Amino acid sequence: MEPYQSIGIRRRLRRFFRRDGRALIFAMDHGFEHGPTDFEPVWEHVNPRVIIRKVVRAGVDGVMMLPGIARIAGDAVKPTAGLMIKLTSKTNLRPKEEQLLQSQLALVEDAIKLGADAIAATVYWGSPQEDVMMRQFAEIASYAHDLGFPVVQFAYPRGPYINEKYGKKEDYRVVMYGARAAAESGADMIKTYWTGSKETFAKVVDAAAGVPVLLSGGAKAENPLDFLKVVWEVIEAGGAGAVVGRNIFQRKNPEPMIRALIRVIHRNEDPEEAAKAEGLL
Ligand SMILES: O=C(COP(=O)(O)O)[C@@H](O)[C@H](O)[C@H](O)COP(=O)(O)O
Repeated sequence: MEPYQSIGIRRRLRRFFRRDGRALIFAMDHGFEHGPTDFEPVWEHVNPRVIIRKVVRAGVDGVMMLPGIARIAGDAVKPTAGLMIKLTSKTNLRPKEEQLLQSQLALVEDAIKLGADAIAATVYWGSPQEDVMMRQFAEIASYAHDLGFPVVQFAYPRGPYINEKYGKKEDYRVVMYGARAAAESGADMIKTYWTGSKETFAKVVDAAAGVPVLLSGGAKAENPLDFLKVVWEVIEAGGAGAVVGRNIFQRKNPEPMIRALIRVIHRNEDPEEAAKAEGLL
């Protein structure tokens, strides 16, 4: 008979992934990680209840947030969407070279009390502080798994050594390495950078050895079609969807973008057709 924990992990993962094994997850940790200036393009979205209501109504599969936002607005995430609570973070206020560490803000128990369906943590692979984040992730994963909760790793290669050796953190060789390290450290879902092409992202997906890999959205694209094309390539490469923040909340009306993303991710629609159908072009 299957252990209780693995049944719990599988059931909770299904709150994010549809039958096609893909998901569109809304990201809402920017007020802390980047600062509230990220909301200036559409200031009303600095209120998590306002934007979360909109994205859930438009049909996202999940919402990711830090514990404090879950206290303020977690109840706006209706049961149609999974709630992912991220336990680690850093501010943008420290000097750049000291931003290579994420600290733990709350405990696995706190996320569970707040109603989390999945628990997330970041590891900056290649950072001089890699060891701290690896241990942090291992402790979170071990305890969460014990209680039947899936664990998501934001697997971001980052740091001076990465820059020196590979030129940029989006080089597919390091993104692939980070995804592999995430899979080998026990992640049930991986969020990582776009590598610039379908072919290289497919290698990242292969390296994750069956653990679903989702795109980390990135800065808002001026032309929505450009972003939809990236997401389409992620899906073509075998990616399991996207975790998107700015390309959604920096739009006054985020709903058409969400619906277009759902078309691309879940219906395999051509990005141009999807954008036209939602009035984005
Ligand atoms: O991972 C994050 C920060 O990454 P970063 O340090 O900006 O590379 C998050 O704040 C976001 O959840 C993630 O970037 C997804 O949001 P968008 O990039 O789509 O805005």
